[in-house]
Parts: sequence; C-alpha cells; structure tokens
Amino acid sequence: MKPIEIIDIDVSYGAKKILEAITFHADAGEILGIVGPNGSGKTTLLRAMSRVVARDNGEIRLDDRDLDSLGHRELARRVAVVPQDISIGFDYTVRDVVMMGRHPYIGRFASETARDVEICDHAMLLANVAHLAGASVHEISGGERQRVLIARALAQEPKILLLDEATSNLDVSHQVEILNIIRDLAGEITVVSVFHDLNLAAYYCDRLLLLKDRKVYAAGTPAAVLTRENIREIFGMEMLVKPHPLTGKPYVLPVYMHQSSAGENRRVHVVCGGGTGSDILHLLHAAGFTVTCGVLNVLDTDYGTAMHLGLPCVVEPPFHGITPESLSGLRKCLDSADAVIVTAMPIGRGNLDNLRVLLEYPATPVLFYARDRSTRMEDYTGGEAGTVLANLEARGALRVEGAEELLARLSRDGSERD
Ligand SMILES: Nc1ncnc2c1ncn2[C@@H]1O[C@H](COP(=O)(O)OP(=O)(O)OP(=O)(O)O)[C@@H](O)[C@H]1O
Repeated sequence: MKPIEIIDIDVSYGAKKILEAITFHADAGEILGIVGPNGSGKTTLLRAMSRVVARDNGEIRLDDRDLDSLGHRELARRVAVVPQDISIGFDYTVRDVVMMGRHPYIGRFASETARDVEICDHAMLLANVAHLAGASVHEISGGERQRVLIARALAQEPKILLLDEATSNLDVSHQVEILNIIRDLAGEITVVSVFHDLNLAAYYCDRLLLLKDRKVYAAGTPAAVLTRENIREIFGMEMLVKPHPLTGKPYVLPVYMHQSSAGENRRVHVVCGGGTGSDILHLLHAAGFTVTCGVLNVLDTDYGTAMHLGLPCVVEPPFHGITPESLSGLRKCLDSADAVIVTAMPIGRGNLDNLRVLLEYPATPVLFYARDRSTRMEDYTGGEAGTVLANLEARGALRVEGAEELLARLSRDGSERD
C-alpha cells in the first residue's frame, strides 16, 4: 500500500491544461522532490494532491483511499501543506498560527487539550520558533514566518507532508536546519517537496520527479534524474554534474557562459595540465573558438574540464608517456590550429614532448599563458624544457598574463591574419 499514488491525472485552470497524464507514487517514509522550470506545474501538482484544485480525470489515492472520499478533517489529519505564499491575513500570534495545526483534532466546540499544547510547543521547538511564540506574525521576518508555517504543519501530525519550496525564504543555515528536521521526520512520514535548488534536492531527496511541459520528464534517484543532459534539456543551460566530494550525492554547478562570437571560425590548441588550463579552456570555448587540447593524461584536472566542455582532447592513460599515436593525434590538431596556447605549468617528460612538436610549426603563433603574476613560466622550467621554450620564444612565441590579455592577443592575431 503506497501512501500516495497518482494515476494518470490531468489538471487544468479553466481551459488551460497545466498537467497531463501524470503518474507516480511516493514510497512510505521517503522524501520525494519535485523539480522543474518555472511554470511547469509543480505547485499545481501539490495543490491537486491536497485537493485545493480539482483534477480533470485520473485518480489520487492516499493509503489506498480515494482522495475524494476523505472528509475535510480526515484529509487534514493525513496531509499537511506548507505553501509557497507565506502571507498570513490576520494579526495572530505565532502560537495561534501553530495551534491552527491542531484544528483537525480539536472538536468544533471543544478547546485545546494539554496534549494539543504539548504538540504545539514541540512543533515550535523543532522549527526553532518557540522564542517567538507571543510575537505577532506581522512582526517577524519572512524566514521566521516560513518556519512558523512549518511548525503549524508539524503540529498537524500528518502522515504526508507537502512542501512548496518551504525553505526558499530561509538563509542557508536555517534551510539546512529545517531540511535536517524534515529528513529526520521522513521515515515516520512521507514528504513530497518542491525544490528549486537542485543541490538541496539532490542531497535531501530519495527520489526526484522532473516536470517539463505539463508532463513527467524523468523520475528516479537524484543521480538518475539530475544528469547533465536532462538539465540542459529542461533548463537550457550547461551545468557540471559531479559527485559531491564529501557526500557523494550529485552536485550541480552552473556553467555561467557569457557566449560571444569573438573566436568564431578560429581554432586554438591548448597545451596544459594539472588544472592550469581549465579557466581558459572554458573561456575560449565560451568565446566561440574551436578548442582542442592535449596531450593530457586522463586523470588530469584539465582533461576533466575538456570532457565537461565536450572538447576534443588527445589523451594518454594515467602516468603514461606520450606514444607515437598520441603525437600524431597532436600533430593533427596542430595542422589546423590558428594558434597554440601553452599554459604555465611544471614541465615533465610528457609535456616536453608536447612542446618539441610545436617547433615543427614555426608559422603557428604560440602564446605562453600565465593566469596571473603568481604563476610565471620560468618558475616551472629549467634544463631541457627551458631550452625548448627559449627556442619557441626565439621563433616569436609571446608571454601573456591573464585571460583578458590572452583573448585580446588572439583577436589581434586573428585580425592581422584576416
Ligand atoms: N490560479 C491560477 N489560474 C490560472 N493559471 C494558473 C493559476 N496558478 C498557476 N497558473 C498557471 O499554471 C502554470 C503552472 O503554475 P505552477 O505554479 O503550478 O508552476 P510551478 O512549476 O510551481 O512554477 P514556479 O516554479 O514558478 O513556482 C503556470 O503557467 C501558471 O501561470
């Protein structure tokens, strides 16, 4: 028996269909997150589950009971809702509002019992609003009001808790505090919560439901739903999706790309390693250059960046020297490159081979790139590497510092060529 089963429901506002053919269930004691872009129907879905809006067709079952067969009190004892809109009309005290959560249990003409008071006090403690009990709800902050509404929902002792972005007004420490409380309660109760913050959703939810264009686009574990492809498709932007280094849960990081066309039709090859090229790989890609890189080892940070950006990269296995095959791969990149960038990095045997090959391309401009003053090429060179670099400089290789200078130099070279 599932605490919540939604079977093929459609929901409309007037003639406008908002949700179509929605089917899913929540397992007992889980936190199910609903994610999706603005206007995709997340709130409407919660409203349908709490009978605030009627569905056009399909079925909603709570513990195998038809939602429509439940009386108002019975429904309120099963389902508590923390809405997105946290305004409260009358000038109640915090305690009054939290006590409203007990109404489904208090008889029409009866007054609250000691048990109601105890549950209400406990709910206020849990949501960290006990110290505000006597304050007017109009004299507390938006975040505090949100916690009051969470306390009211907890006082309802629901089996199912529906949260509509219930932590969106809270600062990060209160967000985590409330979600930790909800995580602790899950197990005893089933939680369905709308999230805009994908990282909070990934961390706190057992499963996610991703909505798009009125329908369920994907459902499953956070790792299965929050893929780079799904996020690109749904939100239309690039995000890096990685396991969080401490929790192992998926972690999404937006790639803020200020796209430009400065590098259109221009090809650059980047010789980098150890993370020294990640910033410019990203920047050059965003500026519209066709970027290749390598030779890199597959465990290298810059290789990770190249893969995230989808850049062609000549690679070798970890701790492997450069083979003739990858040298020929590198030459293929260099044959069509308009410029080569060499980042300031420690130059080991592998990179020395990379650099030697550049000597075969005297007509291709080479830029030695240092991210800032603290990283200088000469700090990293010496011996044979120093000689190769000196040879490249003798052939016109230039030193540039900072991404701005690099892009300016590349566009100057481009216009000179044009
Ligand atoms: N009371 C209403 N009457 C008519 N249309 C509505 C009403 N409430 C919402 N809508 C429309 O229904 C669609 C879905 O709204 P809903 O609030 O469910 O989306 P949402 O995914 O929760 O959005 P958000 O992320 O912005 O909170 C939107 O196009 C919205 O304009």
